[in-house]
Amino acid sequence: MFPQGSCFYVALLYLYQAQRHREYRQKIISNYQPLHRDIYSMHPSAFFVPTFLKAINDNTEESFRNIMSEPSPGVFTFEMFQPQFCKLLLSEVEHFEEWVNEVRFRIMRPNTMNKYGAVLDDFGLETMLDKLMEGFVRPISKVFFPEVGGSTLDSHHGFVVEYGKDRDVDLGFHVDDSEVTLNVCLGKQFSGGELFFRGTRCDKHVNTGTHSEEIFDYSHAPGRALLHRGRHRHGARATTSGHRINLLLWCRSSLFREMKKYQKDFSSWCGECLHEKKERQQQSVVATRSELLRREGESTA
Ligand SMILES: O=C(O)CCC(=O)C(=O)O
Ligand SMILES: [Fe+2]
Repeated sequence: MFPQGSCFYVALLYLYQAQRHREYRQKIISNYQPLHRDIYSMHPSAFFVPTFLKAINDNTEESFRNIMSEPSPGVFTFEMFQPQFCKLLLSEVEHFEEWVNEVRFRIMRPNTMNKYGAVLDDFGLETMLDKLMEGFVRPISKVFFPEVGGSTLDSHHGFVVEYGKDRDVDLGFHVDDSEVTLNVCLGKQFSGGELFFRGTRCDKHVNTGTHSEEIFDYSHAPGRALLHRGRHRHGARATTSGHRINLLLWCRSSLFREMKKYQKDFSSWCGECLHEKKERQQQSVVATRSELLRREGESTA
């Protein structure tokens, strides 16, 4: 037991893990030969569809709303990537996986929920994905998710998930380790694989029930993006045929994470905090009304 020094040991473990991860990345980067070097740096006009680029250049709520739909509160969908970019990225991921199998390299999967998929940051795409977050996700998140640090997103975890035969089948109900998540379908052809959303929750309320208005299911289409809060509970149904491969960018804000430590009320984004707040307000209205009636009764008695 080391309660006094426990912080020290946690910090040490963290440093050790970070060092091991750096070595792991270095090993990949110095041995893996990319297939499509063009996608390793940001080329907006080659990556994005013109409507998306225009909205980003205009950079107003109206320009974003013009290209987006919000089929359920806090879930935004829009056309984002050009088919050619999806094709190149898919082929780069396949090429990376072939290399991994060839040299029998043990890769780290995106997270504990996936047996397949690859972390894009680990094989050279980190800088490009940082630009994607800073120049394209942050401006939108600043407008639609300011209450969860949307304007101060400063780090990311970028990966692909793969479902279908010989891949993952589905994904359990979870929240992401992110403030804002970008999820873009790269392809290929598939059926099933719908995402199901069940309301946004803070840590305290993450396992509470769902209100009927929070139920939302979504079917992915290649090239199309979804943007939602990381704390918006969701999962993916089984992909029943074909292959579904999606790019995920978990965007984080260190400032938001620090500030969150000192807050208790998250009713600006947690569906359950909001529900509780409204109930408290209702109870206080009822209590005030009955107190007024009681006083009125006393004065007329
Ligand atoms: O399967 C999907 O499209 C969603 C993946 C996901 O939610 C995640 O990796 O966090
Ligand atoms: Fe997720």
